Order: sequence, then C-alpha cells, then structure tokens
Amino acid sequence: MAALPERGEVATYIPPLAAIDPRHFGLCIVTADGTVHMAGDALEPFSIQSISKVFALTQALGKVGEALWNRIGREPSGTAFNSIVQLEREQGIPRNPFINAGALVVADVNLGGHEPRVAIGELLRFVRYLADDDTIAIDEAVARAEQATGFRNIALANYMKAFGNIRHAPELTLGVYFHQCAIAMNCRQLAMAGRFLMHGGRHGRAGARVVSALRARRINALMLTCGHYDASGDFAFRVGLPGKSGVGGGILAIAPGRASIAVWSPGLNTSGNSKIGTLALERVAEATGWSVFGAG
Ligand SMILES: NC(=O)CC[C@H](N)C(=O)O
Repeated sequence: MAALPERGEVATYIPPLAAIDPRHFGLCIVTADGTVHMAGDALEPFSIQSISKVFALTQALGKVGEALWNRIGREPSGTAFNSIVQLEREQGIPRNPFINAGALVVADVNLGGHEPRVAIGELLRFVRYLADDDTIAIDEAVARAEQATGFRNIALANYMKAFGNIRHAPELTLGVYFHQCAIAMNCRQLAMAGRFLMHGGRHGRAGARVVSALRARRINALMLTCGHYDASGDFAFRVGLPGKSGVGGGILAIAPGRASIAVWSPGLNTSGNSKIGTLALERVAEATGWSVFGAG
C-alpha cells in the first residue's frame, strides 16, 4: 500500500489497518462555544489506536491519582512508540504514558484486579460520555488482529512483568490495551471527546467537571511533550498544540480555551504519525493563530 507516497504509508503491521484507503481525509473542529465545523470524511469511523491512551490515562489518574507516577515517567522518550530499549536501563519504568510501554502500565492500573471486560467497558462508557455519543464501539476484528500479531506489545508487557511493573497476568493487561486501541470513532466524536481538555477539565464550557483544571493542564502538557513519540518536538514546532496521534491516522489536538480538533488521514510518516493530518493541523494553527506558544 505504498501507491500514494506523498500521503505517507498506512500501518501494515495491524492487518485490518493495511486495508484502509489512504485517500481518506476528515477534519472536525469544535470551538469553545460548542460550534462544530466539519470537512471531508469527518463522520467516517476509524481506529483511534494510540489516541485511546489519552482517555485511558485520564481513567487511570481517576483511579490512583498521582501515585501513577511511581510506575510511569513524564519525560519524552525520543524513541519509537513501540521501543523496548529504555526499559532495561530504567528498571521497567516507562518514560511516559503515551509510548506503548507506558500505556500498558496504564492498562494494568485500569484493570485493577477485575476482568478485562470490566476495565474496557468502563473506558468505553467514559469515552461515550465525553463525546455525548452512545454509538461509539470497539472494532472486534481490529482487537483480534492486534492480539494475534502484537508480539512487540506482548514482549513489552512480559518484560515489565519481570520488573514487577505489570501486576496482572500480562495477557489480561494486553487484552485491555488491545481493545482500547481498537475503539472506532470518527473525527466529530473524537473532537467532542477532547472538549474536556479545552475547557480546563469541564465537559463543556459550563459543563460538569470531568477532571480538575490542574489535571487537564497536565494531560495537555504530556500530549505536547510526548504525544507524537520521537516526533513530539517536530509536532510542537510545526503545530504548537498538545496533540495525540494513533497509527490509524487520527490526531486529537487541543487549543486550550479555544478548540478541540480531530483530524484523520491514514497515511503515516516514519514516526507513525499521520502525515497529512499533521500538515492539516499546521495549516489550521497558521490560519487561526491557535498555539500554546503565542500566535505567529
Ligand atoms: N502508535 C499507535 O497508535 C500504536 C498502537 C497500536 N495498537 C500498537 O500497540 O502498536
């Protein structure tokens, strides 16, 4: 699937993602007053993949609070999303919650001694609540494919288990992780779900509190510094907003106080982030002046 190299290449290591047409493009911007702007395939569902790490992190912080940081760092890794190299030197403590190793520890926290389906159901309900949309569902074919081919993730979970930083049987923790990555959403649903991060932790501008303002600020900070793996610096340089990508080609970006933005284009750059999605966000930031670093 390298027919359109200027759009990047779709992820092929998860078989159902290899079959997605790279010509898709969708964009949804929800502004602070609740106005929804959409373009292209904004209502077409796609696999949110690592964007789920934002919602799972929020869930885990709700369960164990700041104690989470005893098991996960808050520094950019400078390595690929699925890298294992730092874990040996750093005693099984992942650099941050957005690389796969960190997200597996988050999944382990969310599992919390229950059956995987309890943790998965809880996350799905949380995402549906955030998006105000009960139709959001898990694509079971994607979850099964990841379970069958996710050897790197299986290695990461087992390696961290050896350090005692995975508390459950690794296959249970992996089950939670694979299912959260397989949540299917469209750009509109995703932008709606990101509103709490634009509104300082509130569901809408005057809505119920989802998390404290401090927690929302910190999640945004982690998205800015770690949301695009070893390309997080480049994303901050080009777009200037907290953002989280997924290998399904989606990106959720937050302009605090101004907008929640979701973009989807399945072709990826070499760091596994949507190539055209990043470009589109760069253009949106340029056109609107939205940036956490000041307009320009
Ligand atoms: N960057 C991503 O979106 C990676 C998520 C994917 N499920 C994986 O574990 O490899």
